[in-house]
Amino acid sequence: MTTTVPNAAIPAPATSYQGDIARYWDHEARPVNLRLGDVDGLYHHHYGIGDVDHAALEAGPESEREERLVTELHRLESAQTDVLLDHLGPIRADDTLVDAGCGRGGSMVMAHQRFNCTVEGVTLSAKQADFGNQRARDLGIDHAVRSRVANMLNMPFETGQAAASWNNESSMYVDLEDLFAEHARVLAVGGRYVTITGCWNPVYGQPSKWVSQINAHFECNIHSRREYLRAMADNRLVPQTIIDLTPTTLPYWELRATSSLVTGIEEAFINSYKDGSFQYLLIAADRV
Ligand SMILES: C[S@@+](CC[C@H](N)C(=O)[O-])C[C@H]1O[C@@H](n2cnc3c(N)ncnc32)[C@H](O)[C@@H]1O
Ligand SMILES: CC(C)=CCC/C(C)=C/COP(=O)(O)OP(=O)(O)O
Ligand SMILES: [Mg+2]
Repeated sequence: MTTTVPNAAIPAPATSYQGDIARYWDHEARPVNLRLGDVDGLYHHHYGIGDVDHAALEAGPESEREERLVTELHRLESAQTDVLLDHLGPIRADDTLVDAGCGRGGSMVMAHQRFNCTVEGVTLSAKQADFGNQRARDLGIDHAVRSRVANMLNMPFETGQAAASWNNESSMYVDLEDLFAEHARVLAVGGRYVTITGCWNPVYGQPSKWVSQINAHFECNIHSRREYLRAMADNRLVPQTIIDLTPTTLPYWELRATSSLVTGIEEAFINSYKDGSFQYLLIAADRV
């Protein structure tokens, strides 16, 4: 006889919206994410940066071009994580890092491989947390890399526990004042916070129709650049570096738009990046 033990450790979502987002990610299985992750076992739910290696793409038989394209898109995704990790500052092996909205855990694995430290992640999705923990077990790093089902606005970490923390394309699901108050709580004074995010550009005026389309597609709420800076200033997070990654993410989108893995959202990203209404930003801030 098979018995099913309910997982009593999974907390109820704090709001109905969070319940919807948990269900969204529990059911997500887009080939554009799983096939890219299968390349080397690093599963990301974020986009890519850097120049496309056209020589690598065109080298070899036409019948294998799609495979090379998948490898190339995935290389650009991991390059994005590398740039985020570059901005965490000096991290020691006895430090703890926090990944807020960790997805399937690709960034956490890369952080551990680079710094040999502890990496704790939270996601609303039990499927994602299970997936990330299974990957950590497969790699023999589950003593140091752990995903939990938890709300990034109320993280299961001690005050001042983290040497650094980040949001990699996950801050558009929460109120920024609440989010940065929570990062400021879990970060040690002198710790580093980094986000890579898509934000609407106040210079454009208001969210464009493309930004509204991206919000509807992912059930998220993209904030403006101004909101990020204001909410950081309100919560003891002082920007040290701001990089506009928009020009370096466009090659990823233009390559993806030519692939068989398109999801239909490519046009909205390309058009909004090109008309200036939307920006892909990295912000690194010191916790003071
Ligand atoms: C687009 S994915 C990004 C995943 C990951 N950061 C990456 O780069 O692969 C967004 C993630 O944010 C998480 N998320 C959204 N709202 C959250 C919340 N309130 N608390 C914790 N995680 C949340 C989702 O569960 C999902 O894992
Ligand atoms: C930059 C912005 C606005 C991001 C919104 C958050 C989001 C859904 C990121 C990518 O996830 P994914 O990798 O699951 O998406 P896709 O399936 O399109 O690759
Ligand atoms: Mg993706």
